[in-house]
Amino acid sequence: MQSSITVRHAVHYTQSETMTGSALRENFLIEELFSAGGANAVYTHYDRLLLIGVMPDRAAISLGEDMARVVGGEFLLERRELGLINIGGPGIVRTDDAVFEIGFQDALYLGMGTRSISFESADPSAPAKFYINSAPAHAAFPARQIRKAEAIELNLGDGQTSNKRTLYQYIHPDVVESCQLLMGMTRLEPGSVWNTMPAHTHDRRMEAYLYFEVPKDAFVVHLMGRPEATGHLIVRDEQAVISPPWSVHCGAGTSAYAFIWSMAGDNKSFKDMDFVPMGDIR
Ligand SMILES: O=C(O)C(=O)C[C@H](O)C(=O)CO
Ligand SMILES: [Zn+2]
Repeated sequence: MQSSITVRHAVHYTQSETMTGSALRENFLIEELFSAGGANAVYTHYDRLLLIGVMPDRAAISLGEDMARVVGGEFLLERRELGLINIGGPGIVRTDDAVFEIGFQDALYLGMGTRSISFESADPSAPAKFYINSAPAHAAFPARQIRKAEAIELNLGDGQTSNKRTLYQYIHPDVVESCQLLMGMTRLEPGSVWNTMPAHTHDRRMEAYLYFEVPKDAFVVHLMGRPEATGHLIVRDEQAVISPPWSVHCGAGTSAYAFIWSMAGDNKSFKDMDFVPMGDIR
């Protein structure tokens, strides 16, 4: 099984504003989360969010001792909670006392105290791709599967401004109880390419984006940085971006695409955003 665990340190914006493009990529872009039969994890010091891509083939994959070691616990969710969305074929998640069948674009929330977690693909020729986020927790909330139809659906943007999109809130206070994790998905309409416009920051929470369904040879130009000093990352299919609390997080693709956003930090108020006047973006 090919697996990796890497650590990303927090960066002050004064440092990020002196970085070359490749240094920005090293610090804020995750190029490979999904590898066949493996689990790849990135532990970021921004709100200690853990991003993991699990893609089982024939054998089940467990999040075992190596993950527990990274968080300094006896097991991964000893003092953490976890959310996931499957962006691949049908998959199965087994926990201490339950089995969840997770279809394409379905989500699962697992609470603090869940000891054993393993992942399988229902059909190894169409492997599941579990995109997982885990954050520190202070209370144990029950596990809950959230199918796409159960997520809150918001229709945003306009074709005239090339940002018509549908946003789905899966792990959100009106859907499922969590300690600090928020998680959802945004899908651009064909012909629309801009996400998250007007841009915003939220100094109270960090955010991560996993871009997917980016066609081969297409890419997303993801804008990051303070609004008055943005830089960019060229992002390909199934790559993730770590967005610090001080950073805008928005982008334009060379075609339509989808992405999973997740947040951890001081509040769970999705609407807590500091919008940036368009004229202030530099
Ligand atoms: O399309 C959007 O707008 C988003 O997906 C916004 C993100 O969810 C976000 O940045 C929430 O803070
Ligand atoms: Zn945001």
